[in-house]
Amino acid sequence: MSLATLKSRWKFTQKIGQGGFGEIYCVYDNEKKEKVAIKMERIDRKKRALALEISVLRKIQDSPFAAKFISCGRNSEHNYLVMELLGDNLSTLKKKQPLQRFSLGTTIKLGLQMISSIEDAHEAGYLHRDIKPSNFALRLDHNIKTRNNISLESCCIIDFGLARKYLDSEGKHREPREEAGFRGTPRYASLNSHLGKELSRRDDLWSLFYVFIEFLKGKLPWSFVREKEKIFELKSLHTNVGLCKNLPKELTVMFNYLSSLNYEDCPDYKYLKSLLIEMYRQYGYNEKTKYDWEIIDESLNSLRSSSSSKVDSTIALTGTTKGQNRVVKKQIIGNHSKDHDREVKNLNDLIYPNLKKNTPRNSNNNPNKDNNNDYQDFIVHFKQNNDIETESEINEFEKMMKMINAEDNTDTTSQLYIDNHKCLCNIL
Ligand SMILES: Nc1ncnc2c1ncn2[C@@H]1O[C@H](COP(=O)(O)OP(=O)(O)OP(=O)(O)O)[C@@H](O)[C@H]1O
Repeated sequence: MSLATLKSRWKFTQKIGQGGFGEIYCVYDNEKKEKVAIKMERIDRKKRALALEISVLRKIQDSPFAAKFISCGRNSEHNYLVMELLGDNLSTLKKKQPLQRFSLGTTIKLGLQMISSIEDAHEAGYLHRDIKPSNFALRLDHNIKTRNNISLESCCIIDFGLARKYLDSEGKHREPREEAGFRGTPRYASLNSHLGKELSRRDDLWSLFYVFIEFLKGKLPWSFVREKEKIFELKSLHTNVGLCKNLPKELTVMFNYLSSLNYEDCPDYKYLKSLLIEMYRQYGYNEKTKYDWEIIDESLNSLRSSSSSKVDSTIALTGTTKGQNRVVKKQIIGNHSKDHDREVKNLNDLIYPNLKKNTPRNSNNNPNKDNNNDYQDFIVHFKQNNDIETESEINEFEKMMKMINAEDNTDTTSQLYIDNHKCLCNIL
């Protein structure tokens, strides 16, 4: 099919996403006179997922967390879904942050919406089964409303290609299959999924819990591991103590609550949100708290207007892609000015005001010392060296993970971070 226009209504402008199930394009809608998104799936694909995705998306149109459904259809080569055009997904956004993580305030603001969006999908009778940062995207147009005239929220849940109905025709919970097989994305999948068990509502929330930890810490302890089996090993070893170390206690409570849920249990979404709200309150955030990227945009605008000589550091702070990150690193090293240091520090203070300061760890420090800055150190160092992406660098990490496993350093996330940090230093 020519990707020029579809049904003489949608004019293709650019490709904006590529997933395992299809390609997403930004198109101009001649009828609505605005840009929209089209997800295309080749009809000769063995595994078709778009029909299911369309069906779920239509069922959750009353949710303020769903992308607006516009149209769907089929031509000689593709099935397609036309929907509201959204902005960056949360994985992309996270990578754009100076420390490649979100502040507690932003994590909570997003978290509340993410829990509600999952709740809405569950209420419609579906499990998402692939909860991960790239399956949430920010809304660009804040003026649209649902059919019930409810204002739409800023964070949308997307990609129902792996969804599954968990209720039968009588509205009763379906019985688990003996062997359901792995579903989802290894980094965020629940232990049940690794074990091939039938997933239920609790498993979407387990994935969301891992997302929260990743948002706050920047990485999960298994972020550098690719093999599903090794990820499973590491995930099984990390108890609440290890994963939630140095994070607000509500996350440990959340871990314990999720652990207590049985297969058919309806999660208490309200309770989960109340834990986030409690953190919000305790750490001094309020409705006026801005998202990290809003703070960055404001700061960058004022930097831009204050001096054109600071453009280099502006690029350094926004570092969007891996390629650009290399450039950024060069700029930081090659152009290491006091001004730049001050700008980075000011920006970090603005975005992460309630977390401990990033004091770089002295290499002579005793790694066993219980230091609240352990994970911060790792993130800072990872950030400074964030072009770890070659085969050999990743292999180094995997070797290190093996070593840690062999030593039975089970439950100590911060130890992992220290060792990650040491490993990083060795690599560089
Ligand atoms: N409506 C939309 N507007 C803007 N971007 C979108 C939209 N839908 C999806 N995208 C972008 O395209 C990416 C891939 O989309 P999606 O997850 O639906 O595809 P997929 O083939 O199911 O992907 P995966 O294999 O990663 O699960 C998303 O992460 C998002 O960045």
